[in-house]
Amino acid sequence: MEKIIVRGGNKLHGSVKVEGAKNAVLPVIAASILAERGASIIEEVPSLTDVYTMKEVLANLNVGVEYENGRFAVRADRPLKTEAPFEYVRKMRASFLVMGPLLARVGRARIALPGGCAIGSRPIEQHLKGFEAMGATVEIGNGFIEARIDGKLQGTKIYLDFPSVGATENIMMAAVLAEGTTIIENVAEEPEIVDLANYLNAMGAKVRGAGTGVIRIDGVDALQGAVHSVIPDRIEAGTFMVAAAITGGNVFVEGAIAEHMRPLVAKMREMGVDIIEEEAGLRVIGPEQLKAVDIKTMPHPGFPTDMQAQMMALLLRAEGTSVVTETVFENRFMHVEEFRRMNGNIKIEGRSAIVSGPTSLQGAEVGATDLRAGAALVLAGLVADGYTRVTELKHLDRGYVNLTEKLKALGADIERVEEHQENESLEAAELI
Ligand SMILES: CC(=O)N[C@H]1[C@@H](OP(=O)(O)OP(=O)(O)OC[C@H]2O[C@@H](n3ccc(=O)[nH]c3=O)[C@H](O)[C@@H]2O)O[C@H](CO)[C@@H](O)[C@@H]1O
Ligand SMILES: C=C(OP(=O)(O)O)C(=O)O
Repeated sequence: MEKIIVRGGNKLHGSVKVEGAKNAVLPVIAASILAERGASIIEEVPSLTDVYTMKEVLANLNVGVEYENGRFAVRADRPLKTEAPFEYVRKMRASFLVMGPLLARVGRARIALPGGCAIGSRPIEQHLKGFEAMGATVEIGNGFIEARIDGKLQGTKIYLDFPSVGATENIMMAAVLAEGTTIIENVAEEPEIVDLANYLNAMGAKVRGAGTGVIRIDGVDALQGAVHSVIPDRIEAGTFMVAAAITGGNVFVEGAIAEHMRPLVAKMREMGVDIIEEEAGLRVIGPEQLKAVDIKTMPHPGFPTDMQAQMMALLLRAEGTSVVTETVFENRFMHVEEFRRMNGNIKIEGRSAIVSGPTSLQGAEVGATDLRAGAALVLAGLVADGYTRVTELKHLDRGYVNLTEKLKALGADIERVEEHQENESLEAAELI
């Protein structure tokens, strides 16, 4: 088993480059199934385990996929298979995003039920409601969801009960080949939705309104492969911004797009962090003393739930009491228990966590209960007294490329080691 070992105390300095966005690339890869001729070339693809899982999902559907040097080539012109088994969906819920494209292309999809995960139950009834409104029949049984349509999906009006990112994407991908016009209301407005719409339009689709609350899609007969470069990862960028701020460092986050990160930038500025918007990215300079602020996660353009845990690490170091309210996921406070192991003073009241700071964080052995919790614990470790050991790194590898190496290049005292190497490295540091 691998661990990240970090010794707190170093201020971070220098420049770090942001990867392509995980949450943009996964739907874009799924959408490439829609092209009945021509290859799609997707660029800026981050080397994440989620990307490799998506590659396997497509290969299993008889789609030709090659991935080399950040470039993903997809050909979906062979007869497609229609089943995505549990072994993929279990590893990554975004596998379910192939349902919309398969329904649109071949009128059938059988995908294992995603089930819950550490951050909540995560149902998918809004996706299914959209497919049914377009004429598909949906059956659930034996751990699978099967959707079918005889002939083409029919354009219609769909109102989402909640602006679900995945449902917006899945329904959009189904609607691009539907007969007539589909209007989806109360949709997610995240930058990743806009990126997907741009890719679909490059393939020949007619999608308008992405980035607003209503998306209108005029169905077309067929799509072809296209070249697309994925947007930078605003959550990875945000994680490095917190790393700079928490250590009182000065870091240039190359590729960060301020427009995608308004709520985070605003909240960090309220905390006293200096953020300078430059053409190629954001420079983040941490203050001597951080100020407490309240955070409430919301769909975009609200504060992103995927930055909640990392922000909590920063709030632990702020002067005063902060209230963090999680409204998107029902159970996204698993990191609180781990922060407490590091001496964090946090109380949970319903959907809110009350953080009292500033805390003198102490190094401890902690588990990355989910992807962003893992990142948050590493961030806390950067300023904790002594050594923090973060385990269960498989979650972290779903969403961060070379996190340890990138932090080390910025001056952090951090290593990723196999369990058996740990004693050797501690011996080398003359700790035992
Ligand atoms: C691969 C990807 O892009 N993942 C992101 C995506 O996840 P994902 O697309 O799964 O998130 P959603 O926006 O769909 O989910 C948000 C909330 O809506 C609920 N819900 C969703 C669909 C549905 O049919 N019924 C329902 O109740 C979910 O349980 C959750 O509580 O958006 C989340 C919210 O910004 C991010 O945290 C994830 O990083
Ligand atoms: C929750 C996340 O991702 P996923 O939806 O892929 O689990 C995340 O990126 O923080």
